[in-house]
Amino acid sequence: MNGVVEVVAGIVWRDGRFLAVERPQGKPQAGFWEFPGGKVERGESLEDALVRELREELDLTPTDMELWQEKRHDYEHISVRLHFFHVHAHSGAVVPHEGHAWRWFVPGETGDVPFLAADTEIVDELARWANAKRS
Ligand SMILES: Nc1nc2c([nH]c(=O)n2[C@H]2C[C@H](O)[C@@H](COP(=O)(O)OP(=O)(O)OP(=O)(O)O)O2)c(=O)[nH]1
Repeated sequence: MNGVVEVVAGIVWRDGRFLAVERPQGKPQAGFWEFPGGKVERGESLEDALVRELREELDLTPTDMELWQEKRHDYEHISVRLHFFHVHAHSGAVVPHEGHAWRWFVPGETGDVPFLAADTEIVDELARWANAKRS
């Protein structure tokens, strides 16, 4: 394995819901859900990578984004350093260019949807955070 791959992931918010996409057939871990994003290219800033990936995948352009947390995760086939951003505002409506299934989720209401291993903690954290805000 060649080192750790830098990955950006956007938690895109709209009306109190966040966006998640299903990894399409043909990609490693197809069928698992994740936050839209992908690998950072050489020489690219994290923000530029996020904007590029969200445009490529979904036709969305983040206009207000904030780096939230970073974590490393070792899968069997790859080690990643994930940079999670909150995307508070964006332009465009979702157009899944790469054939992704996608959904807006109420935090805490993701049911049995299988998220990538590195993302389950994040999804749980969003649920706790939304709960605390409600109470
Ligand atoms: N996009 C994204 N990737 C994630 C998340 N959580 C997580 O563990 N990953 C992992 C899955 C992959 O191993 C890696 C991202 O690679 P990718 O295959 O989606 O990236 P990409 O679209 O740039 O890849 P490529 O097909 O061009 O190689 O990070 C997440 O929330 N979003």
